[in-house]
Amino acid sequence: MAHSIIESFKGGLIVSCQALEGEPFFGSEFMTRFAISAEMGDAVGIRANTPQDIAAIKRVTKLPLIGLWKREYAGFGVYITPTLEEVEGVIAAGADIVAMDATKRDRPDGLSLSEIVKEIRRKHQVLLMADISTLEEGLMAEQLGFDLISTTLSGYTPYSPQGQEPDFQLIADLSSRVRIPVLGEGRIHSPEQALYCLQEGAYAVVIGGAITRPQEIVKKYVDALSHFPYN
Ligand SMILES: CC(=O)N[C@H](C=O)[C@@H](O)[C@H](O)[C@H](O)COP(=O)(O)O
Repeated sequence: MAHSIIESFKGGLIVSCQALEGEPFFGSEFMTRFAISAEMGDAVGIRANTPQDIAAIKRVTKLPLIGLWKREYAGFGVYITPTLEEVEGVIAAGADIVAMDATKRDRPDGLSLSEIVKEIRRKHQVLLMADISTLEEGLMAEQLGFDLISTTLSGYTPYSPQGQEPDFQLIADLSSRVRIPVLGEGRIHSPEQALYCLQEGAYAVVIGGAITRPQEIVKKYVDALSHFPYN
């Protein structure tokens, strides 16, 4: 039977509240405001980056939180919760679910994904979310015992389709092949696209930039206006 947190996501919106250093809204004080706004708008969950933001958001909302920790290691493409050290940090900060890169790429600590999952399971009760970029990776994630899968990394590995739109095809393919919930995530920019993810089989959707990155929202309007004849 599905875990109650996962059940609470069904058909709902999870808001990814993230800003990297250099973005105008970088900092936990801003991320908590976005998380409170998400809760006021009836989102079912939050996705957040870094132990600081995770802990700060847990203090101000009751929503279940998917935590990750983006960290780059020279020479490796994997950056979403890449090693056990980041996994431990995310758990210690209070995340209900740990999201981690579950692509087939090499990892900085030399451990395989299977070894990392086994180690987490040995020490913790936490739920695990696989951020994947292809159908093959999603199928592998289910085999490895992840609790849910998200299409987060489609378009962000060199070997996945580099589209402008959400990867609806991957959502549909995965949803029909796995038994665990599949979340639609990445480049969802309208309510219609979010609904379409559910129609294609997604269990829930995760939206970031279209809600929490104002510079992206401004750009979208500016681009639309640029089609007017005198622009
Ligand atoms: C590829 C990657 O690093 N994605 C990150 C994952 O946590 C975030 O930067 C995204 O904002 C998140 O996936 C939501 O996607 P979008 O912002 O497109 O709605």
